[in-house]
Amino acid sequence: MLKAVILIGGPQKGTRFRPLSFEVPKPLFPVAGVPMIQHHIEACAQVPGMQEILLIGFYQPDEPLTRFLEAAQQEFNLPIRYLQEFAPLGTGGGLYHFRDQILAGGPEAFFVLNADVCSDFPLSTMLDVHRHQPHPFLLLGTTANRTQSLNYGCIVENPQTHEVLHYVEKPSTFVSDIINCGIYLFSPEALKPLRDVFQRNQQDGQLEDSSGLWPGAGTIRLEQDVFSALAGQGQIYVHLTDGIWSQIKSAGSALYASRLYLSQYQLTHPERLAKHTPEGPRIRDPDVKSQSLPSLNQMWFGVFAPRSSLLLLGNVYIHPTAKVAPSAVLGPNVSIGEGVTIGEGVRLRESIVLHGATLQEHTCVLHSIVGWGSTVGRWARVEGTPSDPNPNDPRAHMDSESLFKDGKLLPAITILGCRVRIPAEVLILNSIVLPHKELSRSFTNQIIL
Ligand SMILES: Nc1nc2c(ncn2[C@@H]2O[C@H](COP(=O)(O)OP(=O)(O)O[C@H]3O[C@H](CO)[C@@H](O)[C@H](O)[C@@H]3O)[C@@H](O)[C@H]2O)c(=O)[nH]1
Repeated sequence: MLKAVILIGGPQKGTRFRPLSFEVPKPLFPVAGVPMIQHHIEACAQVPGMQEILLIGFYQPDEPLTRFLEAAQQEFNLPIRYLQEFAPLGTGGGLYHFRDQILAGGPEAFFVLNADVCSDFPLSTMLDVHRHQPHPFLLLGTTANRTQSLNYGCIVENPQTHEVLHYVEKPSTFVSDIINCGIYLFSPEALKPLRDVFQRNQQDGQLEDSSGLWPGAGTIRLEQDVFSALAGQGQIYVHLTDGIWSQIKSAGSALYASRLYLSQYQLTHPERLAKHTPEGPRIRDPDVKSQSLPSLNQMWFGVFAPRSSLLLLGNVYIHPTAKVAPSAVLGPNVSIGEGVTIGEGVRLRESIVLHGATLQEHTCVLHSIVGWGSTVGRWARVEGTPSDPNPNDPRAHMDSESLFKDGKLLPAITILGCRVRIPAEVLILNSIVLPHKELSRSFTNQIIL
């Protein structure tokens, strides 16, 4: 019997996700038409023997989260529960705090997944690896280029045995091109080292409490306190994947992740992809060359799907309740949410349009996210600049995307927060518009507060 834990964090994290995280908790932000963590849950539910999925975080359980959990339990016919930390306990503290719940029923092993990653989640393969040679910790790893590897946990492995010999979290100089994907398979023994860290922290915490410097004795950093400390002791192993993988830290990376998942739907959920019909709307075939998919993904599709199948469908998700005019042209990489209205002659590509938004006739929306209930007036153009990984580097990932460089706002995707109103015939370029703004003119390269 198996279980899975999804680390969903809490409200003060995810600041690079603003203004989108104002409306729903980041783990529920729709990526390729479904909440971000639904992709995790779907992958877990497919592993034979999965008994329970636990979400651990420090969000107050609000209505969207409760509704999501109820719907997911029904859809996947599995217990899916939210366990709330009393304070942010770090990536390992919640696992230790809720150890009794995790180990209840005696699981053979449990998966631990960071919520803010997009992946094809090769969980069954990880399970095979674990069953073949059980160890307390199995990490999923992928490769990154030298510069970008510094933004992740870096792993030095023994290439023959795949034992993790050395682990450094976000090093300041190059350590290894193998990075931690934030996807793990732990055996129940993995909780013992967490207990040791907890007890050590308790003692140190008692010493330091009086100075007020101690962040919280229950906090455990899985990466530094456990992986770095135990590397080279025969307890941690890595399984390398060349499947799709990306972090979802910012709105730009959510759009990129949406593209990866929409492409993956051709194999996993073809029914979720809109098909071009004579009655319209016109679903634009993705032009593989100009789409600049990173070669990692091209490799992946090369292995699993004939390239021709990429050309048949336009990688567009349309919620069944959305109203799309027949003359609209959509795709590639477009997700249209619940109750959205798309007018005649609209052109939409590389964009996410959220719940209840309206794009009036002949608007053009490119590389943008249109927030819940926003309206874009007719003939307006909303456009952003993609910050996709370098397509010529097979090991490239999204950059960590700070908004500013040398005091200047960097060109990035355009984001309209919720209930923004864009008038007719204006241009909104490379801008972030905060919720509830009613604009009256064009804007370029601005954050509109
Ligand atoms: N429950 C809970 N979850 C947390 C907490 N802090 C973070 N998380 C969750 O843990 C995951 C990791 O978050 P970060 O702490 O922001 O780490 P990171 O910068 O994303 O780096 C981690 O992930 C990378 C892969 O995406 C790894 O490369 C890296 O080594 C590390 O594990 C996210 O899903 C986040 O929501 C906490 O206090 N409590």
